[in-house]
Amino acid sequence: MSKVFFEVLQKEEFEQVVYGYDKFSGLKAIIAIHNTALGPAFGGTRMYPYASEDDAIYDVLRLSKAMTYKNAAGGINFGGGKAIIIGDAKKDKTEDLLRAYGRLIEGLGGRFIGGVDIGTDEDDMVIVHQETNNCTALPEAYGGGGSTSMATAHGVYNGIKAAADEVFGSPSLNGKTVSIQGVGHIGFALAQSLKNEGAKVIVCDVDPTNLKKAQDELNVEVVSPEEIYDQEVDIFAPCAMGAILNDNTIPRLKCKMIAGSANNQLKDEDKHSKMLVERNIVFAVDYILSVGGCINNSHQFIGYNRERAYAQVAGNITTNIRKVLRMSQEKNITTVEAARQLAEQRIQSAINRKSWFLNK
Ligand SMILES: NC(=O)c1ccc[n+]([C@@H]2O[C@H](COP(=O)([O-])OP(=O)(O)OC[C@H]3O[C@@H](n4cnc5c(N)ncnc54)[C@H](O)[C@@H]3O)[C@@H](O)[C@H]2O)c1
Repeated sequence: MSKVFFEVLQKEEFEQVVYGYDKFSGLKAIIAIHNTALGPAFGGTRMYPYASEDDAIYDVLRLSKAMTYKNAAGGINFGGGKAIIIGDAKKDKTEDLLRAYGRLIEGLGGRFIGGVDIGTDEDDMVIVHQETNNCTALPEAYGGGGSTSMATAHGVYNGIKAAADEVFGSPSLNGKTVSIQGVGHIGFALAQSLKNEGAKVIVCDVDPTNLKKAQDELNVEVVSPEEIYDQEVDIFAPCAMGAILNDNTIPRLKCKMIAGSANNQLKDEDKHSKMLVERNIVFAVDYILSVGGCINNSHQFIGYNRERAYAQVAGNITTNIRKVLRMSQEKNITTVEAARQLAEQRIQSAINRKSWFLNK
């Protein structure tokens, strides 16, 4: 088992994986640190009742590596990491458990900074913070960046405008038609910004409450979750689940651009990014657009100021999506490959800076 596990760590170049157990609170947590070339590993805390330990370790490794690329491409000085807590957030989350998790982070001496993800929220971080300063996503009243989702939505909207400028020749979304899959925290905020700008918005959701809210408050057009793929639109914004761009859905798409917040939208990065190119559909890479929450949270460590943080969210994402789309054109590579190169260049620059210093 251990030999096999080290092979996995070696192949994907993980630095460290830490298991934490606390008898008193029942905490079972895993923290994976993928890469710290740019700074401390920075990633959310997912609390989920994984069916098996294998499922949990698979998820935390996959997610922590993705954070390395997301933070690097996003232009912040943090590496990639992720934490999972095995358990049902509705039943098993207690103050003792969160504090034990905080002590686990504290024991890593600053190599990992934990934020929120599925199953954890800003209020949980207030409790974690009682044990460690190495946590983020605190409410603004506690010196943190407040709602991670709102910052993410701000970045996605600005990223879509920059991508529209590259693809359609204007950042204006007035008169454009945009379909949104999922009107939860981000999809709703995005729909609101788009409607305010004069776009036509078509939405779907599997949750009737969220759908009704969007319909009542934003006057958007509604289609069924299955019909969302068939809409003739300028932009399709996936803001719900991963792996929704696949062999079955891509041939149905009638959009010119895909730009949304959902993580890992392509089922198979290589194959499905090429399928989109063949259909002249521009893929505005998900993690380039959805890094706003991380950028916003990083401002906690320099003294949080919302105006400055939101300006950096919009600025970095605008610059990076333009870079990715142009690099893809100039080098004749997919946008996914361009985003990967952008992230790897930043990581390599950090490594070069350190070796220059050491070699002096
Ligand atoms: N919240 C953040 O800061 C953040 C950051 C980066 C990426 N993301 C990703 O963005 C996406 C949206 O995040 P969120 O915070 O708005 O989540 P959310 O849970 O608030 O909203 C997701 C919405 O999608 C709906 N949905 C689920 N399955 C669906 C389906 N098959 N068809 C249509 N709708 C469906 C849900 O009912 C819900 O209304 C997620 O993939 C998330 O991982 C979020």
